Amino acid sequence: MSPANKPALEVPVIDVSVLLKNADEASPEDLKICADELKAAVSSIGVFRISGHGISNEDQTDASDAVKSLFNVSEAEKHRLSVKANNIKSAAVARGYIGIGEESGSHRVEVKEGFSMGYRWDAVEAGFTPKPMGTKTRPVPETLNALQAVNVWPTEDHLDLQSRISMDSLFEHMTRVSQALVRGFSMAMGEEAGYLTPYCKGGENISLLRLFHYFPYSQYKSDQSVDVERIGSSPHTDWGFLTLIMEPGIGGLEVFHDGEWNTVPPVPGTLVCNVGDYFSMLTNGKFVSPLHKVVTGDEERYSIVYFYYPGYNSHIPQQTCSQDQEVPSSIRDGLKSYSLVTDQSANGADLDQSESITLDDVPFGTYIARKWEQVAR
Ligand SMILES: O=C(O)CCC(=O)C(=O)O
Ligand SMILES: [Fe+2]
Repeated sequence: MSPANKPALEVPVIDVSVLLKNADEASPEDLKICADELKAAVSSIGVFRISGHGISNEDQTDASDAVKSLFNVSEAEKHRLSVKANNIKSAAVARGYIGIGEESGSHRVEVKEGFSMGYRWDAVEAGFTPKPMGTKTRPVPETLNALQAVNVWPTEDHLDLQSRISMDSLFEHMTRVSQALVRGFSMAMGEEAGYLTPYCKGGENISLLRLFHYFPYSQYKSDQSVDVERIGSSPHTDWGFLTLIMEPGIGGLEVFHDGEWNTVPPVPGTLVCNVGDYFSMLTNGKFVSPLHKVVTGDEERYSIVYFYYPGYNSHIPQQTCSQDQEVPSSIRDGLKSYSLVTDQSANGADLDQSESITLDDVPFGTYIARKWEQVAR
């Protein structure tokens, strides 16, 4: 899985526990140290590892076990929950099961199955009484926006309740970690710690947790006469704000840096974090949205990926550049390869044919909703 001929990227491990403390308990010096570390990481490779995230080893194990249980349900139950079989056209609101080859960011077949879930609206999950993380009431809005949907789950005959509770708790943990990171990133942008928080209000109820089960490539048999190219996850940049990845200690994630693909060596217990295109664009590319892919070859791999979004209607101001902060042309050129502004539909351009980018005068949710249209296959 980690080809010997590829260099291993030195990904910094950043302890973010200070960001998770109450404001009156966090020392300004420690906050500054953390923000400086975040700034150094996102201004160079755009990816780092998080320790001190507060997700216990036990909760991580429970989540990994739950993912395996979820992909172990019968084919009939997967079909019942299938995004494709249920004719859900927009992957933005897709909740449920995604089969092998049913989603791709390129012309390749991504040899993985997935499951997509989001925010848990209490009112519509009648019968699911346990409240994993607290007592908040979350009535479902009368009108859902283009990124909001109600979760679907295997029945209790197929998936034990504890697995479902573990996934819901993980979603909430990931949200808390992301909200803490937003404070750190605000400082890394040179603003007050609270700068980005109002823009992120409500972001958790459009954010997504996606579970993946990557198969050995040999498991995908093409029915076409010309064989297809296989991959775990196509080269792409993430479109949104920030992404958190919980992955097993077997590697598979690769990041393009300094003109070549690098492996990202596993560090058990940490989460990977990377900056998304939208956030990168706000900073005029000063925060790097890294090009990455998943290469699994002959290995089986599971991962849990949380896409954290700001509020649907947010329009976060793009940072202004003063003369001395002129964005270097190397960064400007890099912006052209954002997945957010390329067409990833089946007949669309691959990453190297992108058009110039602009931050249109549209709110965040509009960007993301139209992107999700392009990856369903
Ligand atoms: O599975 C992983 O480790 C990462 C997947 C990924 O990059 C994505 O879904 O955007
Ligand atoms: Fe990604």
